[in-house]
Amino acid sequence: MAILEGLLQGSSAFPLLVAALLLLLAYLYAAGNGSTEKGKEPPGPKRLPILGNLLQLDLQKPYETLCELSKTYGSVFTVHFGPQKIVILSGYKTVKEALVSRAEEFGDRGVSPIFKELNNGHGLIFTNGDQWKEMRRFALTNLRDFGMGKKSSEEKIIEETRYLSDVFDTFKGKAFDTTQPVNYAVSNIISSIVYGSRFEYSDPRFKDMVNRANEQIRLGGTPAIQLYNMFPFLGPLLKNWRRLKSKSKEHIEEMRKLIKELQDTMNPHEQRGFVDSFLMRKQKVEVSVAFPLLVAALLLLLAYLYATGNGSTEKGKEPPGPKRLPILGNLLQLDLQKPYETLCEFSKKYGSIFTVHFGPQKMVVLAGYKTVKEALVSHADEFGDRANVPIFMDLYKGLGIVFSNGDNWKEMRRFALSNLRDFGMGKKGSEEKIIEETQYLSEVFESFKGKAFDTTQTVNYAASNIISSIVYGSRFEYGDSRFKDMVHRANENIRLEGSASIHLYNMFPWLGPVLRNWRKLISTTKEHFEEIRKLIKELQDSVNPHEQRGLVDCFLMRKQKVEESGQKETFFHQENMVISVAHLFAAGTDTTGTTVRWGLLLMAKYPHIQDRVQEEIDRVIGGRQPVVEDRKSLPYTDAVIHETQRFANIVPMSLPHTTSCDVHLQGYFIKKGTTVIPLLTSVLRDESEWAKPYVFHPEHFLDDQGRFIKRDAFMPFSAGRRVCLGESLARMELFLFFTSLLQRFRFTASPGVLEDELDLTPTVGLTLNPSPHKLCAISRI
Ligand code: HEM
Repeated sequence: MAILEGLLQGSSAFPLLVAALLLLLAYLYAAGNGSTEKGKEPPGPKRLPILGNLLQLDLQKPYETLCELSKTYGSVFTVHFGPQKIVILSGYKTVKEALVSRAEEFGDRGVSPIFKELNNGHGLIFTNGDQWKEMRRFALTNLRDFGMGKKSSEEKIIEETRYLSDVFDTFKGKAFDTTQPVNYAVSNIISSIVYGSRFEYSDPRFKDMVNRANEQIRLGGTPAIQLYNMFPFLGPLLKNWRRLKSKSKEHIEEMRKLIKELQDTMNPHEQRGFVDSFLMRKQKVEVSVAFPLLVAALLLLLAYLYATGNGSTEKGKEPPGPKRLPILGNLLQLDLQKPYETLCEFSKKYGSIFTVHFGPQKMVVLAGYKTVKEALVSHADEFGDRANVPIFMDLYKGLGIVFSNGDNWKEMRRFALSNLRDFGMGKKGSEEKIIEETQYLSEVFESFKGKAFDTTQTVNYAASNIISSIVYGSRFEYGDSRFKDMVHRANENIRLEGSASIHLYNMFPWLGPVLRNWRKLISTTKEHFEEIRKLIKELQDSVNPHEQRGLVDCFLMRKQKVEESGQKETFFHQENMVISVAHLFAAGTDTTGTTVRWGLLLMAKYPHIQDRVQEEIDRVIGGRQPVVEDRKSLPYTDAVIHETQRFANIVPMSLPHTTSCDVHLQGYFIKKGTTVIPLLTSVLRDESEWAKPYVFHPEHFLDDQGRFIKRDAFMPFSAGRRVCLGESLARMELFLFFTSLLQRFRFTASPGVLEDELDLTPTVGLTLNPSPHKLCAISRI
């Protein structure tokens, strides 16, 4: 322990207290027998609780102790550096077997606390995953381009040996310390690859840099820093830790200056070294605010020379559309709060296929039942791809289900569909789940005892629990704060994704960093993915190969199978799982919850319709639990649910599609890769299809005899290749939630609010939600 005392300088009572507490806890700590369900763990010396094998290790030369230990415990053994378990590989055969034959499994970097702290997840040596891959690949190609393995580095080294020899010569055979000149020579080789030139040995800045780099390496291996890696809370008490941090800060500062100098003298036609090519690459991907503003100014200038174009190409006439401004397109004519309304207006003037420019981005809008159906159904393949929308590319990187294309989309959609079927959709299983959930939901409604309350959260929780139990294998309690956060985040993201500023971002992505909603969306999505990763990890830790609880279990098993088979190219990887789960969770929560809430609001607004629904439910079902089978005996209720979906129009512009090839539609030419908006609002309110398109009128779905009739123009789930994947689940949920709630409760406006005053104006996001309101749920039983 003497070494400990030496290391803890300026110790105060606090760490001693912590240490005492930890030692106390130690008695409650069982060392474990080194066996897990999955097999025997490598043997190793007996350890103390918390301290592990610390007292057996010579922290000045830990490698020596480890060599000694390998004589007793073999070539694979376990050592505890403090509380941290480390497996040691020793001897040629074992090291080779692990690092070469099982390169994948042993290929990740174990990043110790000090390196985590100093590198912040950046760089090459102390990173993993895509960050590491990209940086390593980039460094390797640059090392090759700027010398490694080529004549030029041979030349550089030969040149450097001359400088080095000159220094050696100056000592005229007298004894001298070789450290500095040799270090300077070696450093100059990598410097000329990285920075593009060597330094003079006498250059004080260079000398400082080399000395600092060496000093950091020395400090990184000292006992104090090893101790810090075991017990990071000791950091501030360790002199070497403080020193290492300040050296590293100085070093990074110096490098920044050097890079800045290179940046200031950069010539795009001649890359001097690694830094130059990094800067060029960075410049390419980074859309700084100043640069695009400059470009925008330039473009505005050019705009005066710009002819609007007559909408004709060699291949045919393009769909007509309103005159546009250069760059801004039709931005000034669009109501970004409700773009679907403007588009419906345009369709009256320009017909059912027209062109609109969202900023510089050309989009073709399909309006009205006939046209949308013709495109999405009769030309399903041509109109079946998802558009590359900047915000969705940022967030989902072409992975998952909703915003992916090609084989990734096909595999993920197929997998999700078969799992939704296996775990419930369209089957008895989900009917039971939904019925169970209506009971929880009713209990919450009951608890308000007829007083007015906001239905948003509970209804969303109920809807979310259905998709959660299919995806994760179990529902959550409504009071579970983690679940509440997840639902809130998913809904908030959907709201933000449809906000005016995100529409603006999609037109001018360089605006991103100055848009609050964009920053917010990026950060909530990151948190959301983090939480999903944790949930998946928990499921992974408790997975039972003989019982698959939900879609995540199946994905994990599939992923494992692929990994075991050694197959490299696969869609069944972690990120695809996380993003697919996020998509199902969001798509399955907001949409159904919102529609149920529209239904309840409409019932409160139109009590005479509610009367008829309740009369039918009472007459046909009475007091027993409604089941899916009852739908055909409840034509009026069914019509009200359908009319709710039509009237609420919750996904007004569907999700954007793109043409997968050049297409001719109704005499117009649409180029491959054009973004296409199937304007579902115009289908659900198509004046040639609906008797009273703008009125809540359940009779739209009833014949003269009061029987339910299907309507072709009922397209709230869209149509064709991209039709909503959860349609049958959603329809089952809507029916069971709606009938169960209407059976048990009478819905009315808050006391003092007249039915007429209940506002049906939606709040707009990617989906249309009822404006904030409260309802009373008065028990009927
Ligand atoms: C009332 C409820 C719902 C409505 C109105 C609705 C509507 C839609 C619409 C309009 C689309 C876009 C289709 C297109 O691109 O043309 C869509 C896609 C999608 N929906 Fe739904 N949805 C609902 C419920 C659900 C549920 C419960 C799930 C969960 C399983 C779900 C999962 C999805 C997925 C994964 C997609 C993307 C499909 C793809 O790109 O291939 N939806 N939905």
